[in-house]
Amino acid sequence: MYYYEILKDFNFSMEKDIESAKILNSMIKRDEELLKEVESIIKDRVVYVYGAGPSLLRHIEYYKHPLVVADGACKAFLENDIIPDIIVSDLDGDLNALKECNKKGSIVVVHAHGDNIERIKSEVPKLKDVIGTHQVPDLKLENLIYVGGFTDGDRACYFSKYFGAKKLILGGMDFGEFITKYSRPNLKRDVERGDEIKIKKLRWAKRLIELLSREIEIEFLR
Ligand SMILES: Nc1ncnc2c1ncn2[C@@H]1O[C@H](COP(=O)(O)OP(=O)(O)OP(=O)(O)O)[C@@H](O)[C@H]1O
Ligand SMILES: Nc1nc2c(c(=O)[nH]1)N=C(CO)CN2
Ligand SMILES: [Mg+2]
Repeated sequence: MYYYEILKDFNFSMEKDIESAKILNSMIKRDEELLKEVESIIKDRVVYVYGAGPSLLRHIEYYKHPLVVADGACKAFLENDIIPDIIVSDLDGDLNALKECNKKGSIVVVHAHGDNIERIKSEVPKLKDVIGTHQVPDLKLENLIYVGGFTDGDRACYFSKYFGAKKLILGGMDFGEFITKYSRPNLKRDVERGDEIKIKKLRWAKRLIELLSREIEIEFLR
């Protein structure tokens, strides 16, 4: 299972991932109606999933609903007056954009991991329509779901597959070595080379989407 490989590769702590998941689990209630709504948005549909790579702005014009967006990529949509149906986030992107989209109707899928515990504690109470995810495969918690995946972008794809998408069309999913201010709000330029950890995360994202493409048709916008 790739999770254990990721733990080793990044030296993450499974104990911290579990601690974070338990904290999020204690802060939200499993919302059956919201889960049904997500299913009705995604099931048997061609789902557009966007990441925050350099091609994001070029790809925005091709978007259709249902629209699932990774974290800070929601800011680019908001700037174009487009409200994503669903935002998949570990709460490390532009929180103002995420909160505004949430107020205007985006469902937020908040991911618990060992390095976002403080963000979960401070930001989840400010959100409505939250679905919680965690990343420890064998962990069962009543208020969270496990969909697989790792980074916000590939997890958005796994989330869509989990809820029965027929096909995925991906925008802003460049992977590679370059990142944008939608991914890192404090960049000086619009696009810069990511640090080694970010580049390694993007390699995992690419690998996990390749793995998922064995189970569901995935097309990349060009
Ligand atoms: N070149 C790219 N730069 C940034 N994000 C990309 C790129 N290509 C694909 N993506 C996807 O867009 C998502 C944007 O989300 P975000 O920048 O918040 O990352 P993240 O998963 O939270 O990782 P990190 O912990 O490094 O912030 C990434 O998770 C990634 O899967
Ligand atoms: N423990 C831990 N887990 C993660 C991390 C991270 O930095 N630490 N980053 C992720 C990217 O969205 C996903 N999962
Ligand atoms: Mg993020």
